[in-house]
Amino acid sequence: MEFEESGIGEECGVFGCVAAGEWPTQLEVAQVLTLGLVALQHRGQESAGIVTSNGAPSPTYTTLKGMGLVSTAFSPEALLKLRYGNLGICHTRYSTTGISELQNCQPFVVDTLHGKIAVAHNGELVNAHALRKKVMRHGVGLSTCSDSELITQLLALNPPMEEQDAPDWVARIKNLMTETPTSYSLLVMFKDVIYAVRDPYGNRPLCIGRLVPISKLHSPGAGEQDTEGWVVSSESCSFQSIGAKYYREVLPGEIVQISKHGIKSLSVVPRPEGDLPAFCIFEYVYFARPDSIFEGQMVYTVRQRCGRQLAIEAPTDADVVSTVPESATPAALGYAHQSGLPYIEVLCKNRYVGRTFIQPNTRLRQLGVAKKFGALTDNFAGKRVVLIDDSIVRGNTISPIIKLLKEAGALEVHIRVASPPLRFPCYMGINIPTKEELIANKPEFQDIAGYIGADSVQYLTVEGLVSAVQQGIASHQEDKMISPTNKSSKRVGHCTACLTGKYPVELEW
Ligand SMILES: O=P(O)(O)OC[C@H]1O[C@H](OP(=O)(O)OP(=O)(O)O)[C@H](O)[C@@H]1O
Ligand SMILES: NC(=O)CC[C@H](N)C(=O)O
Ligand code: SF4
Ligand SMILES: [Mg+2]
Repeated sequence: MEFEESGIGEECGVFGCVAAGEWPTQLEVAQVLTLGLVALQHRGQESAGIVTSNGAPSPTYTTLKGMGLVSTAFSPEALLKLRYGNLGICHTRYSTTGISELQNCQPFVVDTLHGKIAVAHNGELVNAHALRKKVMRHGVGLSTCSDSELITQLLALNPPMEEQDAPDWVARIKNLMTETPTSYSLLVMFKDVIYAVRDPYGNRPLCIGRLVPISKLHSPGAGEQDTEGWVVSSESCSFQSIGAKYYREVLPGEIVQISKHGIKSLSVVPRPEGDLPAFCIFEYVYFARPDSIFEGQMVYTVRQRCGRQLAIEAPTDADVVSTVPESATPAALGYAHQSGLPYIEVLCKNRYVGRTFIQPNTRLRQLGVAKKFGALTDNFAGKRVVLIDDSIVRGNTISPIIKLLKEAGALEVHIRVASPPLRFPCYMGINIPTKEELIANKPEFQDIAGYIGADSVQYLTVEGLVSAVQQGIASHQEDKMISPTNKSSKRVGHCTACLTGKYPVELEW
């Protein structure tokens, strides 16, 4: 069986909810969790899991896990089992460590000396291999190959400092952070609270929202007393679908406690002296939903800015600008706006053809991209087209599209890419094809235009991308939090390792 592959793998989505006030409340936590997770579906489609707790001193945890999309992983009958939950966490997975099967599904739940914990993880531990051995040397048995199970077991271990009668979760989480620098955004549920944690580099996103009555959702007057619950999510796009107001981001290195009483920042673990944050720049380029907010700016706006920057760096003598739907559209609009050329659509995408479409025979294989895209011929026949894509990975998408457009009457097709060439693997939660598979590492890249059949090809520079991302970071949240008096300290930084080969931490291999 053959698979058609395009792009780079997604990641995972984590989501949590705690009902505010005295329990039980009117809030249907299980419904909020399910809808929140559906809104993060673009981050992983392999499997999904939900764990709820009634939050009692000896709590009952209810766990549901299944393969596939959220809509197929849980039946309505199964979801009913979650109805007594006052808080819960959930996860949608794109595997990076440990294969895609039920036993690697998250959240992981283990019993500890003090009771059960449930853990949901987005990211990939850069030192998973060594850490695995270390944990096993402590006599801990691991039942899967997942690095998220490893995190769960590390949290279950007693921290080096003595605990009194109750577990010291801040000490345990800090202990985890000293064992592994990145990459993780975590939700840890214990009894009646959720700990929201971001690694000190802030490599993966995590933000907090506040559930308010729908009637007050858009009114500025919804005060703390109106809070129906707290939610925490990989991306804020999920807040819109559950009626939550964006509250704030979890900062790099921060441990936030979320309970029925509200939000409490317990600690911010610093990075080694001189190290900048390393939020994944590809969240902006491609992964995240465009309506999500990172670092105080909407992803859509950043993509538009990348398109504008691209038009400055790589102008084109052409008639129209267009997009490779869907994720490149804001960049194409930005390019059109900056260049003054009209924006038109040249392709119609069938959104129901999965990215792993099975190609059972030669005829279908020869059809290639036509299974996924149809040409809107009337819009561009006889014209010179600038076509914007957000990224070229293997080149599987772009070359057949160029052929399609030319066969349908485009006079010229110029490719402009709203990110720099991808050359290096990612060890922080993203499945990037091997170096050899990346088109930018192939000998043919010397004449990429000829190779993919374009009239010209130009990419955004690394500097251009970084500046398009960073110029919109209005208030440097971490500065305010850590050093309110020293706002000039440079605390903005992004991981660009797949473009530059400069990883945020030293890798062990
Ligand atoms: O060079 P390739 O290996 O073909 O990968 C690059 C393409 O993959 C991604 O799109 P995707 O097909 O995931 O769809 P989307 O733009 O609708 O998200 C990306 O936006 C590029 O278009
Ligand atoms: N993409 C991710 O964030 C994956 C999380 C974890 N490494 C897993 O494979 O389950
Ligand atoms: S290497 Fe690339 S994909 Fe991986 S975290 Fe860094 S920017 Fe993101
Ligand atoms: Mg695309």
